Amino acid sequence: MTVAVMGAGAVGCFYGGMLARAGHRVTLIGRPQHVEAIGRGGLRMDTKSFDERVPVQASTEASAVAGAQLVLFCVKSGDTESAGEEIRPHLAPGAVVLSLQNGVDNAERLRRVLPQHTVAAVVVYVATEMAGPGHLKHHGRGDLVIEPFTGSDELARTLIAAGVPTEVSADVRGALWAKLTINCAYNALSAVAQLPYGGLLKVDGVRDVIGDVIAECLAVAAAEGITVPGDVTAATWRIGETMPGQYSSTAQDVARGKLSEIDHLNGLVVRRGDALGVPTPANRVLHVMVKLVEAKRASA
Ligand SMILES: NC(=O)C1=CN([C@@H]2O[C@H](COP(=O)(O)OP(=O)(O)OC[C@H]3O[C@@H](n4cnc5c(N)ncnc54)[C@H](OP(=O)(O)O)[C@@H]3O)[C@@H](O)[C@H]2O)C=CC1
Ligand SMILES: CC(C)(CO)C(=O)C(=O)O
Repeated sequence: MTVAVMGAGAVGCFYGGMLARAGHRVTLIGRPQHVEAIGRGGLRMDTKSFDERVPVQASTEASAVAGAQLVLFCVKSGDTESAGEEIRPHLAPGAVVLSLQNGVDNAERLRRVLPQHTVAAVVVYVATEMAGPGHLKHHGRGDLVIEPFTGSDELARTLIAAGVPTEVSADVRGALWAKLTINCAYNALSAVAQLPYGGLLKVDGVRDVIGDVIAECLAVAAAEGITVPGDVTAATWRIGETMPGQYSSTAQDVARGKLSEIDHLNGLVVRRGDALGVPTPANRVLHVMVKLVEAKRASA
């Protein structure tokens, strides 16, 4: 299979690297520091089960999607429209684009930019980071849940054969809301306090705030007509117990002075709640707190 990855960061390098390792023709499209390092020594995949340098093509140009049958779309939520517009003129007519992103509306927004192509939402259960130029560090998991489309079962088999546990599910929207709820519970608190989850949960009152955030997210989802599968409250507490040392991606973005995805996490819940008449006071405060921290960083 010919594969392009738009956004060669923590997620794109992991899944692109797994496919390249399985013998597929993969091109990673990303920023110069990663592209240059990958060009010199391959992609370093420093994972839970192996540490290898994987030879893979890399480019800084969006035009490198040309000819790809599959595009893994892995930019942060705030870059969805701009990156989609960059690849649009170069996409092969039958190319399938998978949105491997957090948040609940990226695939929908990308479909508006790429109306001629199949765009499918994917729930991504992995913990990865770029530990340096061309150096992917994998902290755990890697499974995907893909929205059905023509050819999705065959693609799932290809991913499984490449070592990526993959399921096709008609309830990707529900699963995305479950993940969004967990992100709304932890990401902003971890970012504002610059604390990992274990540290957060030791502080009096934090569990009450998280409880309010979860209830608001589920109320907004219900008002949208979405049933969130499973016991999200139990899943949220499990994250704190199993990843006590983990800082949220929002905490990492803030620490690096990067714009976070908070407008697409708690911010999205607030906007949807306002539109549907569902009060979201806890999410509103957390959203604004992160915006304040970002504004302070930007003016420093
Ligand atoms: N990391 C994780 O463990 C997980 C992440 N996710 C989700 O996956 C998505 C991707 O996250 P992640 O991989 O961590 O993010 P990263 O920031 O590590 O990767 C995205 C990369 O794409 C680059 N990029 C953005 N726009 C362009 C462009 N037009 N051309 C070339 N490169 C571009 C970014 O560069 P720059 O920073 O310079 O803009 C960055 O290097 C997010 O929605 C995230 O929430 C989901 C599950 C787990
Ligand atoms: C699940 C969680 C909260 C794990 O860190 C995450 O997805 C994030 O940090 O964005």
